[in-house]
Amino acid sequence: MTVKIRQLKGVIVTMPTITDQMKQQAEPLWQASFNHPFIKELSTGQLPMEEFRYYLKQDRYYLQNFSTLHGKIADQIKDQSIKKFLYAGATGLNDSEKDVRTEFFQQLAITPAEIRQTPMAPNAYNYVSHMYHELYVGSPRRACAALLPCYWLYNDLGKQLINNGSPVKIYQEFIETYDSPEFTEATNTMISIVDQLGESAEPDEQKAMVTAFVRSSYYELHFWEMAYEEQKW
Ligand SMILES: Cc1ncc(C[n+]2csc(CCO)c2C)c(N)n1
Repeated sequence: MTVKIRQLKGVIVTMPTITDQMKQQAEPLWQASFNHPFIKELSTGQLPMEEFRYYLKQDRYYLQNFSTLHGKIADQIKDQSIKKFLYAGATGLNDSEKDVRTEFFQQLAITPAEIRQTPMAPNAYNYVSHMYHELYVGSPRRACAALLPCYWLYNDLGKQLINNGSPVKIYQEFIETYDSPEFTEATNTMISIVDQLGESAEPDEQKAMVTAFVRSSYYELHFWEMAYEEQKW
């Protein structure tokens, strides 16, 4: 990622941005996501459709809360352009995902009754709870850091997976969502928002932002595992 160059007393020093540090610390978790059987089999087409259906039903909960959180964070943020981006996220404006998901639910015949009978599973619940915790016990800055892996990891995954695609149509469509130019742009905006928020934060707050990011990366990895194992309470 980008490296900031600063001039201190005539000496040029390069400093990793906070998002560089985040990515570096979360690297093993990200690699584990890239190598997770859910992802590998999505790409080869061998992923059982039951696991993908499970993922979609749980991700529905995640996406709903993700929107809500964008709005709640935006309410507390002062910077007008960040506020605007987050409110757009809350209403699904930078979100091509919603329409795609509605189609997926139709294609896979996931009915309202089935949705009603599916409670939120432990990892989805923990992931969402972590993000609310970062906002209400932490700060809007930490909450933004907690949201970032969602954009960034999926964008990296999309860019990697698009090279080979998937022989299964719905898996191919899923991959394409995360490689689109609009989504890449939204990801880059979110990265610069977190860098901007990190720059004005105290060192302890910066550390807490990195922790929030790493924990979300942990929950991202376990989201695949949750679906692959059909995790239950
Ligand atoms: C567990 C989980 N993590 C990340 C995403 C991806 N995602 C969710 S909302 C959003 C922003 C705009 O669409 C993105 C990229 C997902 N679907 N599920």
